[in-house]
Amino acid sequence: MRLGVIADDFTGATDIASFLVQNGLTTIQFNGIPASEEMTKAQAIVISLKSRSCPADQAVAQSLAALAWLQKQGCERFYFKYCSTFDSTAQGNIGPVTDALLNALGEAQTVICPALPVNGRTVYQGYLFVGDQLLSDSGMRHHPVTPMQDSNLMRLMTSQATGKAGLIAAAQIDQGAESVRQALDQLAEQGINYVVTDTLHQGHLLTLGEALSDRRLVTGGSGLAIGLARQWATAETDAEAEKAGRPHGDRAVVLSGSCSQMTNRQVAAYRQLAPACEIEIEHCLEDAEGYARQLCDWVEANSHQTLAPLLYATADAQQLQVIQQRYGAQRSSEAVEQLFAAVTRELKGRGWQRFIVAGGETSGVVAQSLGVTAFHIGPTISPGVPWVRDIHQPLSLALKSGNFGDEDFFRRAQTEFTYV
Ligand SMILES: Nc1ncnc2c1ncn2[C@@H]1O[C@H](COP(=O)(O)OP(=O)(O)OP(=O)(O)O)[C@@H](O)[C@H]1O
Ligand SMILES: O=C(O)[C@@H](O)C(=O)CO
Repeated sequence: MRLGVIADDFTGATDIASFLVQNGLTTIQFNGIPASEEMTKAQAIVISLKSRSCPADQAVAQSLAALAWLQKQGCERFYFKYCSTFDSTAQGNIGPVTDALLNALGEAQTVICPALPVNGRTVYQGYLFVGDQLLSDSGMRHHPVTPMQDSNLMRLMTSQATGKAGLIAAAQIDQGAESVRQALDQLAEQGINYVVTDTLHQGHLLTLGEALSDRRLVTGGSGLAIGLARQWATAETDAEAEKAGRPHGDRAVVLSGSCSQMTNRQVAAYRQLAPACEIEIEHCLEDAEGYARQLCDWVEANSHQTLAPLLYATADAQQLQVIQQRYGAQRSSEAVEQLFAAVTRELKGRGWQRFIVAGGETSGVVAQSLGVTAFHIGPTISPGVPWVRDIHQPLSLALKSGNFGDEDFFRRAQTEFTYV
């Protein structure tokens, strides 16, 4: 059995890949749809797209192209991975992409399972929670691109897709996998296309994995991958899964371009332990290349300590507001991204091999600047954040979604692993 995953963003793809590996499947991740028919022996292939907030027709076209490529690789089961906070608008892209994938596979029904209890995302009576708050009461209410102002997954799904939505509630999942299968069949008889699955804890994900292991298409966050991977893993694959992705290389740097609350805490904690340098927006706007060289000189001069130096643009909400008012939101974020791109290229040229990065967009920029197109997934640093290792070059990366990881993440990424 080979699984093909279509993920709608970069760190989201790494997130699910990490759970697949941790639960025993050998996994490889491609950045975009590979141009060639590159064959791989991995049990799971994850393709990361940038389809979360582009126009819906583009997201559909990209996802169908990814599906076709995965089918050519012999994948028989498919997983559409979106965000555990269901990031989308009334136009999509979760609904239109789900419809297109169902249609292409000749299927009428799939599940909607964004839950990831280990990171506080649970679903009860079809309502999505972030920690102890409804999604629509959480910070996601004010997301700049995909503000989430409803928490009811059935309503969210039907507002952006063409079919009908229903629910399998927690009490039914408590009855076991056979009971879930029966509920799916009953809902199919009623013409329900999108089955929202309650999930309060990991036990529910394990039951769902058992009930859904023969489904051609599932959709969700990364949590369901735990249950599914455990169905397909063998003792042999479990022993092999993380090996190819183990971190290596001897020069490390931490690059933080996320302004999330968690990243702010991580930067504050790490600044107490290691050399740290704040990136100044004004200098990025004036001369990104020259400024990048200066920052790399600083990194080089501060690289002889146990912990790697940190370059950060991370700002709290108040600081960010001041910056955005002064320089414009788009202009300042583009300037920061260009700076990280220039720093990454320069450090790679100077022999840096290990990059620890915070922020989804920032991770995309760094991976692109390094020319990373495919990587093996290694051991997990925090739930959903693994070390990954480039297939073609001697580079290791830790790519962290803004809100993931604990306060001590940057230190642990370095001290808790052996570099081979
Ligand atoms: N000080 C700053 N001023 C203006 N823009 C900034 C600043 N620091 C970071 N940015 C920009 O903010 C954006 C942060 O996005 P990114 O996806 O990297 O982090 P995130 O949104 O926290 O992570 P995720 O998408 O994984 O939740 C980037 O475009 C980055 O360049
Ligand atoms: O599912 C999540 O929360 C993450 O993998 C993600 O997609 C963040 O952008």
